[in-house]
Amino acid sequence: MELIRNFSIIAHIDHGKSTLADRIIQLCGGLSEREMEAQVLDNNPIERERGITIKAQSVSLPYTARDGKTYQLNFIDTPGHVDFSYEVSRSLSACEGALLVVDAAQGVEAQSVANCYTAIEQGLEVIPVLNKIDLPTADIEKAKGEIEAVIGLDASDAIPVSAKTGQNVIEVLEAIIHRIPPPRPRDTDKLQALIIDSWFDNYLGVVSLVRVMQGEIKPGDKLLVMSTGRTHEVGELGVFTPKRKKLAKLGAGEVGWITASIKDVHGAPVGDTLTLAGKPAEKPLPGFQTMQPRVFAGLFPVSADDYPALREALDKLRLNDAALFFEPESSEAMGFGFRCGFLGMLHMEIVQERLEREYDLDLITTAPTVVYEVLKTDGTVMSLDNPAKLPPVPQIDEIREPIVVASILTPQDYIGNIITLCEEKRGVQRSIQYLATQVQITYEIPLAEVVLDFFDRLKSVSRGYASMDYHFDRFEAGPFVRTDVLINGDRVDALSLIVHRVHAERRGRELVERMKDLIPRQQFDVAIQAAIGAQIIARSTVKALRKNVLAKCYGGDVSRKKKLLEKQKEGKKRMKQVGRVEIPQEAFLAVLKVDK
Ligand SMILES: Nc1nc2c(ncn2[C@@H]2O[C@H](COP(=O)(O)OP(=O)(O)OP(=O)(O)O)[C@@H](O)[C@H]2O)c(=O)[nH]1
Repeated sequence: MELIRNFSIIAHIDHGKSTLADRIIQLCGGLSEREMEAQVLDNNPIERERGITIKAQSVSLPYTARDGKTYQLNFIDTPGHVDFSYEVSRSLSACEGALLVVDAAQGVEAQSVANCYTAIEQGLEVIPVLNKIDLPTADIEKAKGEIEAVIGLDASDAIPVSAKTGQNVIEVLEAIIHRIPPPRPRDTDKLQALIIDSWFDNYLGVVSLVRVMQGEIKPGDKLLVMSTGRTHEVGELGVFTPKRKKLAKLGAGEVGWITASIKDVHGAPVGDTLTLAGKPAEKPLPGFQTMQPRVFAGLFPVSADDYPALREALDKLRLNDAALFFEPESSEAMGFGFRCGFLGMLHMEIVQERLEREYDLDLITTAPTVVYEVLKTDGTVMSLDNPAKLPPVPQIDEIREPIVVASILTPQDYIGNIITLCEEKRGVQRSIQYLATQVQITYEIPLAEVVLDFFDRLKSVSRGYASMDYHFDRFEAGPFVRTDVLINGDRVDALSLIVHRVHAERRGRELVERMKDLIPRQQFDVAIQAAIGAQIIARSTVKALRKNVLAKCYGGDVSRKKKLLEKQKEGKKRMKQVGRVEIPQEAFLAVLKVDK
């Protein structure tokens, strides 16, 4: 154990985590120059995704240090996006240390601050690394000042590097072995292994990435999954180098993969503890918080025939994605589909893209909504993930929405703009702190406002300089109503949304106006209305027009005609027939694009 070092890299997106990791792998001889290039130059998206999958797990590298000893460095990757911050804490709990990578030209960003606190709370040694010092705009002293002022971490011995040129990266390796402690033995002699991640592999079945805390695992061992009480026999095990390498055992302090003929990822729950069935540990390791889907949306196949295929695809995706939730949903307007729960908007986009690309499904996604709590007059509390399911008004005592605490880091110039934005989003200010060259603004904001277009707006009002991180805080009651959309007099349940009373009319008007531009003209007038209960709050009309795409072609060019027709067919794919009207995907998401 003395020669093992387990570490993670904490970095904001684009600060150079992957580049630094690649350099470290290269320096330790994990991949040859040619293989590195193959990885970097590979432009096939699926292959690239595989590359990412490898990186998303762990790499075990031998490093012969200046002291002449060969150390085993285990690098456990963490995703950088705010949607996946729970994954960061689970990767960190398998490590004794972390590198905090800060782009020396950009400075500290909010996401890294939150993750860095998680690391410090978990007792990790954090080594600050200032990257991109080859850039003329890099300012090492300023970046150091920010790390100290914003995070409160001593940055005097931060390591300046260029992951791109490789300059000084060897110093990072030396710091890892000298500053990060080796794994500590635990006060038990029984096996305790933490499941960091589990995924489904087409050849191996369920593979789990584990950190052995105490004891050792060998093929053939009977393992007990402590939360489920089930036992499984270990098939194979080993480490990633980053190629998958089989080994005869995984010992205390090590991080590696195991297979144990487990049917799906729920059989090897992330955060669970594995022990030996014949000689079990007294108690499990502290696990992780379970993930709660925060954003829900309906997914409907464009063609009803695709419903079974969609179910199958979701089942398969869930094998690898324990955070994905779904249950059948039927909508008057949309037919049969699924109500799906996601960690956030990025997670939702990834799932939708995979369903369309890997499973060749044409889908309509309805507007995402957060989960509300509804206190009913009979005293029960229901959790509402679908506005269409809101009980009738007389049965409702109060509707509560989720509130998050958002922490924003920005250069001083943009404070005014950001405060205006937060106030507009119904935010309540908690604090403003001036830290070196940046300002930390903390607001309580309804999650519903954050998932709309908050990130994009924040970036645009700060010219890309502000960054933010948020976490769930509480549910809070407010004057909410359901706005319905009627197309030619019929309510389209999939378009209903819960809105704050004060914003309801403006949102309704904007929505109706936007939908007017998105719904193609048909052979008859289409009336679009927004209503609260029986009261119509806005209305617009898509005028009838007979659309004839060929009219533009003046007869002559046959191939051009064919192209146009094909294009029109393509465009049709993502339309859903609702009553007599065809509604395109964009119209279902129009609610996301409201200006204010
Ligand atoms: N000039 C310079 N550019 C760098 C350096 N390190 C990384 N980059 C560039 O910065 C960009 C982001 O680097 P990545 O390694 O992909 O960053 P990341 O943090 O892994 O980003 P995500 O994978 O999106 O989280 C890339 O265009 C890199 O080429 C460096 O030391 N100097």
